[in-house]
Amino acid sequence: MTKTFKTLDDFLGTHFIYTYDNGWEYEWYAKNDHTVDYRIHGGMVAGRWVKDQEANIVMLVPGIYKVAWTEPTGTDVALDFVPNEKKLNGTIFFPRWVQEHPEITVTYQNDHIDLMKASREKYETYPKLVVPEFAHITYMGDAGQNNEDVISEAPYPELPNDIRAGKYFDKNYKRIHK
Ligand SMILES: C=Cc1ccc(O)cc1
Repeated sequence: MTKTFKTLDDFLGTHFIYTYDNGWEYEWYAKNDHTVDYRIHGGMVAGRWVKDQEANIVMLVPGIYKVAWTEPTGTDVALDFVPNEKKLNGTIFFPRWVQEHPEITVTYQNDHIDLMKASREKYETYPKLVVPEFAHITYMGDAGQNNEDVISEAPYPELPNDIRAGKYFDKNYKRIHK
């Protein structure tokens, strides 16, 4: 993708893959002006994936975007995207229980919302684990808004490479191997 990001509309519908400086690899999609989907490929909760997370998404100044949300697990996330520089800064605020039992969250969360809510009551919240990191964007795709094919299956090890190699989406940004 070669476009220059200027407006909020330039950002909405964009699909990203990026690697944090701590090595954690994430895939994230600005589905529309209040919704995000994502998949986690590397790090403490690799294997987790989520659709239709409500989020606050704003443009701070032309080409710089802030996204923030709170999850059913109690995890809070704040991301600042600077796509024209292929970078972002993210801070994840993990409740203690996610650090102690990450395996509970490593799933397709949408099918297990009740388990996330029960776990956040059952286990400890504090002290939280705060993870502030810069990330380098390794892929950007213009998926269009509300495209259900972007994040539509569990992560597998070669998935980010398949996307970067152009093997995963057709010219209409539909998944090729269904
Ligand atoms: C916990 C979710 C999450 C999603 C994307 C990201 O960059 C950081 C955290």
